[in-house]
Amino acid sequence: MAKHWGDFQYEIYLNGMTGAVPRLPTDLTRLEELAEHRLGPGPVGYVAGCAGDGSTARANRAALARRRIVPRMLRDVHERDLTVEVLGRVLPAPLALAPVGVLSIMHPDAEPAAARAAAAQGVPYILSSASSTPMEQVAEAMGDAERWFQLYWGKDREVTRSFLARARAAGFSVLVVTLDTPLLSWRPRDLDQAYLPFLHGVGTANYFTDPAFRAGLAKPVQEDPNAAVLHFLGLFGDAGHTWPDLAFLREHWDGPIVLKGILHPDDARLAADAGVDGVVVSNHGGRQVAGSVAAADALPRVAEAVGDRLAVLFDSGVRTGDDAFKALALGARAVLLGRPYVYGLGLDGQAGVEHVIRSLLAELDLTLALSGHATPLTVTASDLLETGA
Ligand SMILES: Cc1cc2nc3c(=O)[nH]c(=O)nc-3n(C[C@H](O)[C@H](O)[C@H](O)COP(=O)(O)O)c2cc1C
Ligand SMILES: CCCCC(=O)C(=O)O
Repeated sequence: MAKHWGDFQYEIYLNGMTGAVPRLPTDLTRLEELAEHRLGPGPVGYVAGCAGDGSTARANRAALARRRIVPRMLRDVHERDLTVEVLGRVLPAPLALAPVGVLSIMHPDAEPAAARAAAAQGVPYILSSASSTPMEQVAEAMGDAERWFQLYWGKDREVTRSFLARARAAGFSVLVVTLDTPLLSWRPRDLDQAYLPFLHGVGTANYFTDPAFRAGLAKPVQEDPNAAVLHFLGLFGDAGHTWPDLAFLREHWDGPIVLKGILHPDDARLAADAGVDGVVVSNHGGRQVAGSVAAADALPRVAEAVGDRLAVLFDSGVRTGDDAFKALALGARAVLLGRPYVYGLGLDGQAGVEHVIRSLLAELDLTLALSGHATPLTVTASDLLETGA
């Protein structure tokens, strides 16, 4: 019998009989406000922050809210199974943790804690290139649990080659190449506080431990850390890459490749033509292009263009189980969870991340059941009604 994620509610109620209540809210939309109160303004500002006036992040939420679930009755949903197959892997639920860098600004346990939480729940963890802990240490914290590596595809080919070899050796099985961040966008909240984690050396761990990166420095990192940070800022992204350059990554990575940050159906077709295995429909949580299309509005067009050729994943704005349901209905095979788990980490470390994963999947399981679905695989566009609200 498959696991019923929704049973988490009974665990909470039963714990409550002995006076134990969850340490974090079970309505995950409340986490940001709580984090704003409890965590430092610079770090929370960085996580909550957006490009420009924040209109893209608001549009992400509005595009999900505008679509309403139309539940179906009298279908047998007694036994449910949230398992899905993604990129040749069987996942216990259509969820992975999105790559988020610099997690030590949220909690000293940083990426290893988030990775352990994902591993404990069986959810894939996607480690950012810009993590505050070297990839080998994160891998060690995870045992043999499913882990994917997110690449910031920078200017130095040797560093890229070295990252791919290190990630492979450390057991990362899928390569997620982020295309929407060759440059950092205009982010007023960070600018107004003059706060950027990298300037404090946070997020550079994979680089500072990398032989190819170190070879490009005039002096060792310890002797001139500021120069090392500037070198990192100069090479983490490359705004000169074009589609044919993907061949280099294909040549140096023999597992599945997923392109993150796809919004236009023509780009999705180019991705399929380039021979990659999947895309993440994402606008980086509204952090890159202010005024950009909401990710949920872009999703159906991308799914229609390449859904039969590529694994279509989705992020940007997922906060609750019903958001995940809607993304599945719009054509995603699985969703990536971003800010909510980062706030969970900031507020309660590994336990906070596990609380967020379990709450979201419990809500998804119950939403599926109450809408007439025993599996995510039967959810389609006809389960949604687009409203003006
Ligand atoms: C603080 C922060 C750091 C991030 N760092 C990365 C990163 O290193 N690599 C990456 O591909 N995406 C990064 N992202 C984007 C996430 O992977 C994901 O696309 C985004 O959080 C989804 O939006 P949401 O959190 O609003 O749902 C970051 C997001 C946040 C909030
Ligand atoms: C070096 C890139 C910045 C990390 C990132 O992706 C973000 O803050 O959104």
